[in-house]
Amino acid sequence: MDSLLPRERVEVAPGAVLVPGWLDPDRQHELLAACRAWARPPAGLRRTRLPGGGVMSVRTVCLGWHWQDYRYSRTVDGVPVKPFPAWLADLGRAAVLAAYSPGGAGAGRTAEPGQGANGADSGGAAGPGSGDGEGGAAAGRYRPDIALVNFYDDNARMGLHQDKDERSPAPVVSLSLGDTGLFRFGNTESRRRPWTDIPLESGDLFVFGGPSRLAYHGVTRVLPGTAPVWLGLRGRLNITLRESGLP
Ligand SMILES: O=C(O)CCC(=O)C(=O)O
Ligand SMILES: [Fe+2]
Repeated sequence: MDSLLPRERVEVAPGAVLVPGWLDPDRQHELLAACRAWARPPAGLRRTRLPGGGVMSVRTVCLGWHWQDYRYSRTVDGVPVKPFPAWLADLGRAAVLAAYSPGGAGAGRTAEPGQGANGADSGGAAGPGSGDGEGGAAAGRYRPDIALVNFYDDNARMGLHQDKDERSPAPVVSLSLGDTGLFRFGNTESRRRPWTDIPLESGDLFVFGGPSRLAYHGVTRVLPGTAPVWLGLRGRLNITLRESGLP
């Protein structure tokens, strides 16, 4: 959505960074087309069943590993999970670079050659106040192998939760398309305050890693009809990229 006010990169908590409008319109169209293909069966878009017996209002398709019952598997209902494409990992690296090394690569440009070669450094996630060099190194090392593609209709929402079923401490990259989602980013201790409410608009990038990697977060509601008209999407799509750390 176009705004009269400039929307700027902001670190909402240590290691949690919003980069508004990171995906240009061409990239948004490409991602939307990819999501539409991924949504098709087999192993397509579905409502995730929760162990308590409920189903999520959000519909999801997973790439690389399927998430269900708080664990990851390679099949869904006996069918292989769709592969995680190399270009999406490149986009994930560029995203981490943009979040942690402002002035770095824009969307669609992959990390510069040699970006990953900085790295005999320790730890899997960039931390707060990490300098550009460190952020760049974290980006170069980032090897996402899971994508959860979530589709929200007008009434869908997602309760506060932690993304904690991955074994890798690497950041989560979140890309939003279509209608604005009201994203609630909390703390690592509990579902209670403090939290920050962040409208995630079409094209926005949000990365959470380092000390914010296990922060509770969710989507309190979607604002129907706020998607850019040129995108041709009704509803909201969110793609999160994660590193499984699984063999
Ligand atoms: O839709 C969003 O912005 C968040 C999605 C999310 O938290 C998840 O898939 O774990
Ligand atoms: Fe999440």
